[in-house]
Amino acid sequence: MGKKRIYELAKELNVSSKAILDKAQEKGFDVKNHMSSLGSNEERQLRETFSNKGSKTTTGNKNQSSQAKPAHSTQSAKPAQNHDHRQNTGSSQTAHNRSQSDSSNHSNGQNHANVSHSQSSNRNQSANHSQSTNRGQSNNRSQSSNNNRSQSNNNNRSQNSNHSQNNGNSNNANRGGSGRFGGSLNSGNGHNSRNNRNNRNNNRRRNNFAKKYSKKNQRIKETNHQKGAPERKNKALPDTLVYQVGMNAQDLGKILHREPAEIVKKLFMLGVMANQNQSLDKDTIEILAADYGIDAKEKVEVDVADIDKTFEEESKNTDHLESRPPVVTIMGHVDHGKTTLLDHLRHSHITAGEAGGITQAIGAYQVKHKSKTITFLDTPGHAAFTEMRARGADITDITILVVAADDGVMPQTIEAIHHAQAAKTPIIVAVNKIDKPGANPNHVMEQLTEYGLIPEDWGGDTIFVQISAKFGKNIDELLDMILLQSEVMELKANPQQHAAGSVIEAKLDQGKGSVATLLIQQGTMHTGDPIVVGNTFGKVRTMENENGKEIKKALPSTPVEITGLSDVPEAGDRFVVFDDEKTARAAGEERAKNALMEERRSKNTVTLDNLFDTMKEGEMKEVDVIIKADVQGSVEALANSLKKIEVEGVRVNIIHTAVGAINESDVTLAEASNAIIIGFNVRPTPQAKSQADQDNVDIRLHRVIYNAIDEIEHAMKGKLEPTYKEEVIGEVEVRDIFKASKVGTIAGGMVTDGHISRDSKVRLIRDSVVVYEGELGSLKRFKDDVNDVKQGHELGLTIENYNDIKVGDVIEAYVMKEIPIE
Ligand SMILES: Nc1nc2c(ncn2[C@@H]2O[C@H](COP(=O)(O)OP(=O)(O)OP(=O)(O)O)[C@@H](O)[C@H]2O)c(=O)[nH]1
Repeated sequence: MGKKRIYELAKELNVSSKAILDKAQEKGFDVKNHMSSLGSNEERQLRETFSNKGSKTTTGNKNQSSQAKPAHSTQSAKPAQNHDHRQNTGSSQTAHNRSQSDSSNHSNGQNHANVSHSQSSNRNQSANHSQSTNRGQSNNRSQSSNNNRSQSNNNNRSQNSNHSQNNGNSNNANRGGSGRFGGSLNSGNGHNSRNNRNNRNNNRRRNNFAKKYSKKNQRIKETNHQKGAPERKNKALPDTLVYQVGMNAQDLGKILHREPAEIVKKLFMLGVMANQNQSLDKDTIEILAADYGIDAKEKVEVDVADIDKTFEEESKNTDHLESRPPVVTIMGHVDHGKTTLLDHLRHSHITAGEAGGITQAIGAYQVKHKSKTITFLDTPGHAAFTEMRARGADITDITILVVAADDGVMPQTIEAIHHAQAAKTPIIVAVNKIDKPGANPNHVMEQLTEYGLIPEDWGGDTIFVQISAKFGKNIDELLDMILLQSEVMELKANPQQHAAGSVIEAKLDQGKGSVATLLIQQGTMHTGDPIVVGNTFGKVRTMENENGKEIKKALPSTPVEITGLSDVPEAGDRFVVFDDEKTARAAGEERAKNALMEERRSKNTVTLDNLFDTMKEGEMKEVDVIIKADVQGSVEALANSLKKIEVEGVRVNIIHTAVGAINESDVTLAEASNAIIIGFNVRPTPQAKSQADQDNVDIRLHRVIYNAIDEIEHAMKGKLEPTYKEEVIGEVEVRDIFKASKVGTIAGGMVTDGHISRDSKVRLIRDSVVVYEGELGSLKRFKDDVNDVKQGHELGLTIENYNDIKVGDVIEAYVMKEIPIE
């Protein structure tokens, strides 16, 4: 049987999920929302709690009142968790009652020493009090400590149905006797004899459990009594202290619903000197929990900063899946009509009732068609699409490829196809401008077959729709096809969980601060949600839909514009809603710090230099390659040869080929797909070059096809030799010679140009002729070894394995530098 979720239990017990959730959190269970699952023990505890609640009216158990509202004293009661606790509780109650009924009972003395609990008895037994206190505590030290112990249990986790009557009575007595709320002390007396019997049995068990802490407890309680500690309105303790190592008294106080000072005091009594802010170790926390009479459980630390993981987990959640609208991106060649199509859709199919209400464009919008919703990303072009992918956000479900019927397949059409195919999104072809005189839709269809886009009529599986974006022809048919495709894809999300998704765009607004357009991919987002977005964090202060209308919640596939973030995130960043603001802040700050320390992109870019290692790590089965060349013939020749290379089951996968210079789009695609770009007789544009440098994209330029193939093959076999270039860094003029028997010839001189470093290579030049090349043996300033000597400074040096240095020689220092991409 699977674990029960909160909402399921709620349904079963016929109470609200929130009530269960609150109770579970109060008990310290690790649950986040109604979807959280419960362990069997946790489930049982909750069942007991709620079935007790349910029986309130019939049993008349007075426990319930302590359950229903916060306890008024340290005796605050909470339903017991297990058998042992019940026993403890029962006994403690009985011990208590006994003190009321039996004036000669030594426990009176102990009651006297006890905290407010004992006041209930004391009032009733004022006559007994002095007698009983005289009955030496020393005789009954262990007895009294047991009772103390049990009282602490009693205080914290008392009644259950088994002894509910007793408890009800004794509690009543406790409360009544406290003097704060009045009430009769006698109300419980009728059950005392039964309590006494229980008590005797249970005392024995208690003995063992409590022995360890008894003396300390006794001391604490005595101290409290002496001071006449006022009763505090403490909330009930949780049944389990769920802690993390390193928590301090303040943290624990929050979980235990106790003042930090009380925790510090307790620790002190347990022999641990710590202030409220000092971190505590595992043992101390566990002892503390035991002293409170509750279990302790270490919380497994989750890396809150790893929002990608959280995002993945949220995405994988298969509960409560409901259909969600498809997210569509429009791509195509320049001027083929992408913007016209987007505009047409935006104006003709916006949500009913909101017509004319468009106040702003937020990078995405939704259209209604046949009472279904479709989300369009309002950023036409594959560059934006691939940039998002490069940042890890695969948010597009369907790509609309717009091809003008009068122009046919053009370079950016092909790029768009490759970008969409690399992202593995299905393509619907919109053959546009069919109204134009020169339109030839069939020709477009024919051309596209070359790229694997074959119409259904011709035996393929690509949907083609012939449209006129300008005149709105067949737009409804296109929307039909989008809905059909999305139905096939069974796009689903769980609206019942925390929201998670991606940033579409973000900016800094002078008035509003950071403004981000987010696409919700999972869950439902609410205003006020604590959120981490990329490396920023905050709380969703305001949320608007694409028409600038304030909304309070947003479902999956909805684009929203939010404010309230600490900084401006980047397009493609992921966001995740957290349980609480503190964790969101911690995660956001951690992420910002990590981002500073580590350049995200340099981590996993594949270059020919690291190709072999990456392959060895088993991360790759295919080496993605983009080929750009001067003529189509070279593109094909190179592509065919590369495809034939096969090394250890890894093969070359050509994701894009084209004629022309290597452009920014190529680099973006390479980065998003972890591909290597090969340029044959072409060069990168300056922008592409700087983007490639920035993104660590490997561009290899060749003039001979054989070299290109050779290089890739060598890289795949791990035999690629890096190429180095010599760089002269400085010159030294030799002005003196010293001979030392142990070290050989020492040259004294001056750096006349640049500098010389300890690890530089040297070349000895005499009368413009190189007489020796080698390594430095030592480099000194006066008597000290140094790493570097700059121009204008004197030095002493030796050359490794070479002594024939003469005054007037010039020593050239140089280093070998790896050649960067041209
Ligand atoms: N006749 C006709 N013209 C169209 C149609 N669709 C677009 N156009 C025209 O084609 C031109 C280019 O359209 P855009 O929508 O700007 O094309 P685009 O693909 O967004 O272009 P870029 O944003 O530059 O990439 C405009 O003058 C449009 O009016 C159509 O269906 N029929």
